[in-house]
Amino acid sequence: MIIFGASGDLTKRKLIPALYNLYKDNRLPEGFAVLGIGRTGYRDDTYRTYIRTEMERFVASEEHAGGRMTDFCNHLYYLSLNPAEAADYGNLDARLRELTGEQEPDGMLYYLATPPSLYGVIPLHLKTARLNRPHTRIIVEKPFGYDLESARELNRIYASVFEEHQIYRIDHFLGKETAQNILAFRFANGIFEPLWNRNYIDYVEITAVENLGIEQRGGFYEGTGALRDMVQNHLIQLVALTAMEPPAVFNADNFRNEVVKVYESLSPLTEEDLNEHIVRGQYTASATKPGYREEKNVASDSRTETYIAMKIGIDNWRWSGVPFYIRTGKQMPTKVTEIVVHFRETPHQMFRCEGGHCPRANKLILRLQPNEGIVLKFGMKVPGPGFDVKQVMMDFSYSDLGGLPAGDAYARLIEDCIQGDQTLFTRSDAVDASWRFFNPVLKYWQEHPDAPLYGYPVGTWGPLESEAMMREHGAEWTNPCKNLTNTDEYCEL
Ligand SMILES: NC(=O)C1=CN([C@@H]2O[C@H](COP(=O)(O)OP(=O)(O)OC[C@H]3O[C@@H](n4cnc5c(N)ncnc54)[C@H](OP(=O)(O)O)[C@@H]3O)[C@@H](O)[C@H]2O)C=CC1
Ligand SMILES: O=C1O[C@H](COP(=O)(O)O)[C@@H](O)[C@H](O)[C@H]1O
Repeated sequence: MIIFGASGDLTKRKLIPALYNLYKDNRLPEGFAVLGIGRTGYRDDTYRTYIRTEMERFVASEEHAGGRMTDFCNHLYYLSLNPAEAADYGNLDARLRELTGEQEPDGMLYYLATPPSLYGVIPLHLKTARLNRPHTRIIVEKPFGYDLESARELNRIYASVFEEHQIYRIDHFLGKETAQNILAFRFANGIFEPLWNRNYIDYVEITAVENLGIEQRGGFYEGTGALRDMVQNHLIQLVALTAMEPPAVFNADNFRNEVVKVYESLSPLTEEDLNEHIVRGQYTASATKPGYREEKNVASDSRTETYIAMKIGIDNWRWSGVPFYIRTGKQMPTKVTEIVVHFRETPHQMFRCEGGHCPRANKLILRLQPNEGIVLKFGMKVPGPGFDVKQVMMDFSYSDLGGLPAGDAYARLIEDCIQGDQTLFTRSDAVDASWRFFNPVLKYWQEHPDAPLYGYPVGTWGPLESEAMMREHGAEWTNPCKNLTNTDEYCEL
């Protein structure tokens, strides 16, 4: 495995811990080698020291004590080169031959964890150096493209260097156990699917918010924003998992065909949608924390959105008329990713409700993180005289199954790639369809520099305008409590 960007943040925080988890579970091929690439002048030994030191922050301390970390690090190598320079790839070729002992090494897995500006350059240089061998695979990080045009250009470049079956466009949300479980929940149970349509579902909310800011990634985030960083990829994948039809046979082609069908059914955004059904925001300072514009490497007059809420529709038999409200934001009160399915109200309410508050609709909450689980809210009679009804919860928590397996989304996805399973990776037509849908938003913002960008103080749930957008449908956001340590404490502010 050759990691471009091996001195970077993603490599140390996600890729190496994922590889280590696979290694200690004996899930990596015997004799595997990881070759880090970067301009930073490490050698094999200094890179191993760097990784060992970094791992102390990301891997539990007992792992180090157990000694397997040292064994693992002995599989790491490093080659200092500039991935933007075609001339440097001769050194890569030589190093690969040395490490594999083969004249024409094949079966490599390239991982592109560099800034996105290099995603088009590296494959072309690999091709020139004839390192795009028939059994190589390439994982490329998100964002895949900056807009529709650049995504198409990238797709063209990749198709000129590799076959589609060699290309793995990663979206780590799909590697999350809980995201995959949406499919099991829907398609391995007989009782939910008959209700899973416009006849019974009123609206759907998808939330992926964080209580952190942009951390040290100001330079990257300034040119990106929440739409490109989270919505065009992660959130729309969650829409697809929630809305897709069941594939007849579960395999990579069938699954990805269904994803594309959802994207192609998204109602094209009208002028009215662009004006009224998209709310973008930017966090502003609180008493203790800086606002976005005060962050390092961010312009003091930046108009980059750190929050976005949108109403989207799906024009097909199952979902026509059911709004999907999606939102993501930095510096929110808590970190939570969840899907809330609101079922239609009972046609008539004959009972009194405890406290006068009468929720007549069932609500299903698929919590992807944290405290992963599923909650169904429904009305029950309050014990005692009369017929008062209150909402209670039936819940499943992954902790009841002994918790989630060690390792995270990246371990799952890297292992899938090693095994040649593309199911959880984004296909070229899905990238295209998703960008076709979102491109008008970018264009609209570009053409309307004064389109509203609402401030929201750090630690709040985003601009109030996003509440107003939902009120049109008689809907409201489900804002979970800050303390998400126990499903029993599930509550709404
Ligand atoms: N960090 C994260 O949490 C996530 C990141 N991603 C994606 O993964 C990719 C990598 O992210 P991250 O690790 O944060 O990125 P970094 O900014 O940390 O960059 C990774 C490495 O790329 C090299 N690099 C930077 N600029 C250049 C350049 N101009 N020319 C050549 N090499 C350069 C640097 O290594 P050197 O100086 O040694 O060459 C750097 O260490 C990004 O595309 C990001 O969108 C996706 C999901 C999450
Ligand atoms: O891809 C990204 O995702 C993270 C959020 O991922 P999670 O698995 O921690 O929920 C986000 O912070 C980052 O900005 C984005 O690039």
